Amino acid sequence: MYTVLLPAAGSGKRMGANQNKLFLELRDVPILIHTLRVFEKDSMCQHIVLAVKKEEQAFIEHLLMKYQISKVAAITEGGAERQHSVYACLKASPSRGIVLVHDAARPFIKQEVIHQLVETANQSRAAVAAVRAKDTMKKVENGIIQETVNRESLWIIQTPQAFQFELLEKAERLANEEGFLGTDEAMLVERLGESVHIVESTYDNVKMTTKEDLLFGEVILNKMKQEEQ
Ligand SMILES: Nc1ccn([C@@H]2O[C@H](COP(=O)(O)OP(=O)(O)OP(=O)(O)O)[C@@H](O)[C@H]2O)c(=O)n1
Ligand SMILES: C[C@](O)(CO)[C@H](O)COP(=O)(O)O
Repeated sequence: MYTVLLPAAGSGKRMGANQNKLFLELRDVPILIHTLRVFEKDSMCQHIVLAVKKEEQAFIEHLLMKYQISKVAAITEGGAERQHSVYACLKASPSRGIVLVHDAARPFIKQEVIHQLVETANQSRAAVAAVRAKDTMKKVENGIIQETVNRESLWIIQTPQAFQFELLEKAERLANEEGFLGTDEAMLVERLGESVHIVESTYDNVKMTTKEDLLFGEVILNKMKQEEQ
């Protein structure tokens, strides 16, 4: 069993919509609801904790009612940065054990990957979803290539990221006390000298970040619906 922490308090600046991008719809359903449905359907998911903007809480509660999402155990106020929103979720979590951090903006995560992450975190305390880099990777400074990096050791990191509760709590607390800001939770845990394990995920677990992602999102969702039939 696990609890999922869903940061949903972003601004969606790169999406360029006039609203939180999580309210944009794919096949007539808000992105946020697509993500919530994955965890609502997963019998291993015990609780969902959401971080939201204060001014959006009432609308989100309305969406939860409308789409019959029942596993949300706590809604807390998000922070200025994603990391702060995740920490707020952690503090509001009603349960310990294994916690999964997942971007509310990644609606296509597969249940098999979630379960593999939970199993790995149960054994090894920390595991993140990732895919292998498949393009040629180069380090560039001032527009000039410095070196070609061997991609055999490069992975593109996604969410979910699964941790034993106490480990993530310590990593978040120290990062916040020391003013360290990471772009994911694994970075905070790596700072403690802990091993973070990779679980191979899928390339379609894309984050809805820019407008083009909405086009990919529609295609991925159509394919998933066809496979379900
Ligand atoms: N202060 C923040 C920033 C982000 N997020 C959440 O973290 C996830 C991943 O963040 P990102 O894709 O960067 O979302 P935004 O911050 O909304 O986008 P942008 O950076 O383009 O403004 C999203 O579900 C977003 O809602 C959050 O809860 N609190
Ligand atoms: C956590 C994350 O989704 C892993 O890929 C990513 O680092 C979030 O970063 P962003 O700068 O908010 O897109």
